[in-house]
Amino acid sequence: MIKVSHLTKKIPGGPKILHDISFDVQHGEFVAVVGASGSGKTMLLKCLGLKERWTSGEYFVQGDDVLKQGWTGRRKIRREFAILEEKPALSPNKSALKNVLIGTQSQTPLWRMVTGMVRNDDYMGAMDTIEKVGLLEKAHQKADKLSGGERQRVAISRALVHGAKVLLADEPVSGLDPHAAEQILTDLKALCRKQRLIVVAVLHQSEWAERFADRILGLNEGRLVVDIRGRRLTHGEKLKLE
Ligand SMILES: Nc1ncnc2c1ncn2[C@@H]1O[C@H](COP(=O)(O)OP(=O)(O)OP(=O)(O)O)[C@@H](O)[C@H]1O
Repeated sequence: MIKVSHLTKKIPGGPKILHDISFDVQHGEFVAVVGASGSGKTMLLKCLGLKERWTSGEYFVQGDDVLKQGWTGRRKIRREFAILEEKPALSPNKSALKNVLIGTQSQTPLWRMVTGMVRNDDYMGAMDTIEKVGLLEKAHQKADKLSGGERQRVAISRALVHGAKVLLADEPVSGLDPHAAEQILTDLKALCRKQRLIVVAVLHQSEWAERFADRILGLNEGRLVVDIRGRRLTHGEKLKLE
């Protein structure tokens, strides 16, 4: 479980970007973060992934007070959280499978990234995960020949193979055609259900959030103005997000 209490983020010598945000997320939940451009969605994700320093607030992950724990807390987040970007960085000349196995820089020791050496167990684990996201047929295709949706699925497999329990996804479906977007969101939702994963996804289109999320967090100028179970937003809730 993740518990965020009174998160405030101020840029030193600059503006306050997040104001006193509190919420919690249970395992198995798909949480959508929505709001207008500049409302603080990406900053919230970065603070959850400890990519940005918290100005104040408390942050508990499975009961651990990760901000107070310093280095140990950061290591926990690095191990158990993965960030999915809008356009995942993959090695273009390596296959989908190899990209999954090798992982990102933060997931894999340097020697392994350079040599590309993998164990048989790792190989089978990666194939199982690739199958779960429906990419088995493309496992040996080079990353630069994959579509946007397939690249996103490689990134999801890569996060899972390397032990992620929480996926922080920044607009994982923007730029994809509606069919590919729907498939990615369906996959993410299924992973929440079956593997008790937590997904926190910034979604530009609130219709996706309404269809797929178990929970919708809405931001406006850095403030949490909507926190509801997943359902259609009311007219009043939509106005709060403008
Ligand atoms: N390092 C920074 N220094 C100063 N201002 C920043 C910094 N990072 C973000 N901001 C500002 O904080 C606000 C929130 O930014 P953020 O990227 O989180 O918005 P967003 O909701 O993700 O927007 P979009 O939907 O356009 O991606 C914006 O006004 C942005 O300009």
